[in-house]
Amino acid sequence: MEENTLFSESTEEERPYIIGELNRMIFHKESEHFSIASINVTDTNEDFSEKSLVIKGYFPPLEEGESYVFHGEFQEHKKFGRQYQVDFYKRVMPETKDGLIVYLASDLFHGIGQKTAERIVDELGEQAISMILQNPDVLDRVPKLAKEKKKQLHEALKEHQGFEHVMIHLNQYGFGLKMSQKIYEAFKDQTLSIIEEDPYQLVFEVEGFGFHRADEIAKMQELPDDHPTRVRAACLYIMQQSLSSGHVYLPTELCLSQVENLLNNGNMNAVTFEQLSDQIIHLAENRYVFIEEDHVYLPSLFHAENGLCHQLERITEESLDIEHTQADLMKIIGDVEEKEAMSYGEDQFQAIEKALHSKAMILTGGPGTGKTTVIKGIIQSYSKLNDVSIDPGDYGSGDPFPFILTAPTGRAAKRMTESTGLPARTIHRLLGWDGHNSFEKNQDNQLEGNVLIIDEFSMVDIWLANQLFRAIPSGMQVLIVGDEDQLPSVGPGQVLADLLRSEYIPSIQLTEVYRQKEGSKIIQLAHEIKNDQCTSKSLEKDHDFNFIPAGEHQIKELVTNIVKKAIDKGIELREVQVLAPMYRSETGIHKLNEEIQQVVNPKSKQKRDLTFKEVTYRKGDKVIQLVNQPEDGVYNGDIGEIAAIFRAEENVDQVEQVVVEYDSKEVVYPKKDLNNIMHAYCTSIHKSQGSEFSIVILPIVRGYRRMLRKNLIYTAITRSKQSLIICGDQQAFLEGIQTRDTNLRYTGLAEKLQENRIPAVEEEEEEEGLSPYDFM
Ligand SMILES: Nc1ncnc2c1ncn2[C@@H]1O[C@H](COP(=O)(O)OP(=O)(O)OP(=O)(O)O)[C@@H](O)[C@H]1O
Repeated sequence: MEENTLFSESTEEERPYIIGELNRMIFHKESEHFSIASINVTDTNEDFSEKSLVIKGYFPPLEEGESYVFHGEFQEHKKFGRQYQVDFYKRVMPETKDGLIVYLASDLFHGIGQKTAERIVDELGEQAISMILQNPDVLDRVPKLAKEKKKQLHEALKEHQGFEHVMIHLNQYGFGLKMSQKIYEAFKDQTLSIIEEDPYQLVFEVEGFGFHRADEIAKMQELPDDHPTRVRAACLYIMQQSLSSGHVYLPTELCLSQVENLLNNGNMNAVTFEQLSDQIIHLAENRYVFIEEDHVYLPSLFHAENGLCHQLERITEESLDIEHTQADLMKIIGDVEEKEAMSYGEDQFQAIEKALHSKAMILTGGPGTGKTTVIKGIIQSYSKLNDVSIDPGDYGSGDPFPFILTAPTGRAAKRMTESTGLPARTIHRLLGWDGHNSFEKNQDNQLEGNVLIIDEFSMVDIWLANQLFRAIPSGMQVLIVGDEDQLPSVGPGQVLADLLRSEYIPSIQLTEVYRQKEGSKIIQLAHEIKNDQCTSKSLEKDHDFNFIPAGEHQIKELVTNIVKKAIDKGIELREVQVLAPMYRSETGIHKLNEEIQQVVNPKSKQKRDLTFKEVTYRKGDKVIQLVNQPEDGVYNGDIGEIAAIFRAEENVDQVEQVVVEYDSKEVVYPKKDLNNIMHAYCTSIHKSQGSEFSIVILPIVRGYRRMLRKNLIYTAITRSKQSLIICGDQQAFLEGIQTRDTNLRYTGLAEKLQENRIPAVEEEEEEEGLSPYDFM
């Protein structure tokens, strides 16, 4: 929430101020309304005697010749000296009638001369400007003022004064400049009347404005608890909240009862059930939600779910031209086996055969069951059957490579490239995501190629699945690969599980474990967990596995020692990964990161560091990217290392910076963007999805109990390639793997596909669904 800065404790007069006129604008960023300007100081009560000053903050470009009063605080900039960080400003208005007449007769207001200005001030007095801004009809009282001139004057005043006038009021509600800008952008000159009459509209129109904040303002205005927009805003809020639990819709009854609880908090009869139903219908009529049978959807999810059904139908409807005989196929697979010096297992053979004969197929299986082996087999067999080259070098720029390999994360795409020797990209990059809500590849500009292979599909949410499938041309063959026992996607939906359950497209499940034959205890343990066969005997030490019993108080030290030992043995820091299920606790991710950093990358005179929000980042630190940042080519979950830290005076942008080196690129983070990364000595199990590490260290303690689930632990242990060290409480581990994920997700995909209830999708609706990350 925006901080309150003004009027709370001191009056405007008592506050330190700087009054000045624009000297020159140094910088203005339109999208953020952020400005830096040099001003000539005409008056101040601050201890400042120089004539000019650089000011910065969230204000629009200042106008020449106008005088402004600024409140804020001085900051010392190493190179540029003292600067003023503005947190409130307003134009200095003429205080006398004469001054006001000069102002209104100035060039700022076309068509208003000296005489007219005098008449306005005579009639309306010293408060003329705020009176006109609040209600332009007051100008009717001014004699001999043409209708057109009234309109022009009001427009010009709004333009010059509008934001400042509104901002002063918004500040009284505790909004800082930045939030005020956002609110003003949304409502312009209607802002104040909306805030006063119906603050709940802000929940609908201003990004980041929550229901509870609107409720606080409404209380100040003494709006009734059953105000219709309040009910609607609460409903939207509940729907948006449901996204964090992965739901695609909420059953109407559940939605209504949650809204009722929210609205009637402490006042049991504030809103009746009838009022609730009326408002939800109103929301549906205005397309803020969609109601389908007894399910309530947010628009983007409604369109994504229906869109995906529609795309699947379109893709599977097209028949495949198969020109080869069964004998051709047998021979070709046999040739591939010979080349690879191996023989496919029965289910693997069947998977290759079925994939080659299907428009779309799902391949599932736990670790080491040969999913990658089958993918390679499919690519090679397809290439031989259709006489197409697997060498990307054989294809020119206008000649698309027939195989498109993709995965939801950068690490998973990289692994795909390593295991197949073919180029693979993240789904976002494949679709040309612009970082906001548009994809270069879509139904009008589809992907080019013959076969699309998507790995780690369990991580794909309903939004992304819809975007991806829109871009698949009807003639393309699609292979979906994933492990259904992994955690579901972070975003809403459970697309892989729903597709499997619906049986809408064929699937093959690989069950035989091949890597186990090479003696991997990790893989054996994964399958025992998967098949509910894991006992305390399964946790006995082996060459690649160890369960070290430890009490909760010993965990930090134990985990840190193991990491240190691994690094001392020469294992790269990025190949040693501690995974934990929760952030905040004595043994949570934050505390573990702090502890490990102190040992692995301690404070040193030779290493620069920088503290941001109580976390110290140091050169050499392992960090993880927390959001998608396509403009810099880094995505949520990418892991890198701090390569350099720059002081403000050392770079042209004049801000402190952290440079992080990712696999093949460097990304520069100005200090204010450090929210986008965090330390990654220990990361969450959710964030590790799609990645693998040589050594995984997994603390399991009683304190994690409410998080411990079979699919979470399974996901964690299947991240390790060479060694898995679990430390903590065996009993908590065994109980965890017996606990099912009870977080049921409300999704309609499986039923719609199963019952062949594929809704017709209008073009316009598809467009509306285009904002996949609206609520993320
Ligand atoms: N039919 C087979 N005969 C012999 N070895 C096999 C066979 N299938 C797979 N393997 C071997 O088993 C190991 C695991 O196979 P693969 O990497 O394809 O499995 P995966 O399901 O992709 O595993 P993960 O999900 O862990 O990456 C590999 O070393 C592979 O060479």
